[in-house]
Amino acid sequence: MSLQELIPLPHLTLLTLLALLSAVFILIAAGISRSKRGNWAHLPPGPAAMPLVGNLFQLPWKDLPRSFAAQSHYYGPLYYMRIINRHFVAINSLELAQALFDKRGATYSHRPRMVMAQEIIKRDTMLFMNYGPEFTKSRRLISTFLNQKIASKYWPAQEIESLKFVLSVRRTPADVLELTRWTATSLIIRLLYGIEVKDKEDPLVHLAEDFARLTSESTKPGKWLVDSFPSLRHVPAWLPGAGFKRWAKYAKARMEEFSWLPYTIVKNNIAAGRITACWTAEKLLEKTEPLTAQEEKDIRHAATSIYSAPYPITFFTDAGGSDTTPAMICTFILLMLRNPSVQKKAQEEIDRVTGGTWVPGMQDCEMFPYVNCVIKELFRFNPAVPLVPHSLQEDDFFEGYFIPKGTWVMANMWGFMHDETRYPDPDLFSPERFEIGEGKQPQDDPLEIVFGFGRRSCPGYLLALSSVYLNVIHLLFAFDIVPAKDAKGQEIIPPVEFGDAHVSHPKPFVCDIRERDPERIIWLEHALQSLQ
Ligand code: HEM
Repeated sequence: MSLQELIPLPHLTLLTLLALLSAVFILIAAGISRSKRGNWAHLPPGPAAMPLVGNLFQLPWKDLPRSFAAQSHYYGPLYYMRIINRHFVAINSLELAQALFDKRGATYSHRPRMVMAQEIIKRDTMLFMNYGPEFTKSRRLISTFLNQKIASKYWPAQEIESLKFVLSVRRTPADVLELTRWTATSLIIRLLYGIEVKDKEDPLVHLAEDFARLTSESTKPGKWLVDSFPSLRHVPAWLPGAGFKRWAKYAKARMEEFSWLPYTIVKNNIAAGRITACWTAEKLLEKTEPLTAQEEKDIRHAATSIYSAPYPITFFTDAGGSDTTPAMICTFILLMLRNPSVQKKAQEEIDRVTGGTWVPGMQDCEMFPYVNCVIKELFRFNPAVPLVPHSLQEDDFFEGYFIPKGTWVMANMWGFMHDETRYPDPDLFSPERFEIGEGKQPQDDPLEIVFGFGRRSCPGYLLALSSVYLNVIHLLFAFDIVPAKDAKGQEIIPPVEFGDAHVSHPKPFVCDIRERDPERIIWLEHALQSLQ
């Protein structure tokens, strides 16, 4: 077996091979002296590492969260691995994740270093930023868009997008999974830039998809040698073997386009006197005096951070175009298909309240306790972000364990949600576990956990929750989600299988989405007209 086969490094050329060999000597020397030295003897437990490559061949590249949870029975709740010269710690206990990420937030609120993405392409949106003054400034600006006080201001736009989504599903039910992404992008573009996206072929939707793909490529572990050997970033782009530099140039330009295009549309609209209500226009017009170049940059940058946030980083696989809210809706469709009794119970609740003659919106949310339990169970069963990576910029000691600076410290969110001491029978999809009533003790609310930790917790959680709620209630109001049939008329029941990307999507599956009653579609159309 060749080195290229052993280590997944597609750009292994003469230049990179030389860099690799010189690094080998340095690493072996450093490794030998380290392993004998103080702190390094106190790393958290983990499998024995091989010289140089560390645990590269023991890392289960598939289904990491489940595998980390299983390994924790053997190694304990903190589990250490080294891949070449990068350190990883998996946290498999919610209490420990809170102790590190919440209580020691000043230390553990950085993001892991990704040289290709952060330093060469200069992907500097909030999700990638280290904790510090720039991050705090950016987060403060973003909170003027995403905060509890103004969350309800977005409800009408969210209702419009959700109704448009459901009516599009009715026209092309086979496209339902793809339409979930279009509706999420469309909502965020409307709120940030006041632009109405007509359909999934809109150039802004394509740009968002491209952005997601390029982000995914640039953060793929093992793909870029420069991530393991950062000094390679100084190699000039014209050198043979420096193809990564040329790719980075292309990716950077395309990502800049993603940031500039919608922003420029808003600016041109303002200049032409066509002001549409949206966050970017509001910010640009907030002051009476002209904005400085830096202030304009901050606004554009914050908008890009939000616009791109639901398409975050793909840490562990090659799956591109991941996104959070659509991941939850696709999971919901899969689970309804597989759990007809839950679907029926939720529909009966909706029908009892509405009589099938009016379309529920955000204001009516509390009238549907069972639907709310379904949503909680959806987030528990398959949290959209199953591994949450933080990092630290100085060495730390925690409960006697040494955690070196730069370690990828990963909270196993999936593991917390499938911890049977917290959620008995965790692989069973059972919204009833959250029901409140006489003699019932609801289990811990997953919505207080799945959006992350402390200073880095998801600022978009309210927007995300209301979008999920609206899509779910509108789908259940309008349709029965049932198994598709094969050529022999047999029902196709898709397995519960998820991809390995940073955002966990179900693997593609087929289903049949049937209109419940033509009159309900008329109610949906009326509701949309009255909102527009
Ligand atoms: C189902 C939907 C969503 C889920 C489950 C989710 C979950 C998460 C998680 C787990 C994190 C990382 C937290 C941490 O590091 O501790 C995060 C970060 C983030 N999310 Fe979300 N998210 C969702 C939707 C959204 C939406 C709709 C937006 C914006 C419109 C958004 C904006 C952000 C931003 C800006 C960050 C980066 C925060 C930082 O690095 O400090 N998210 N999200």
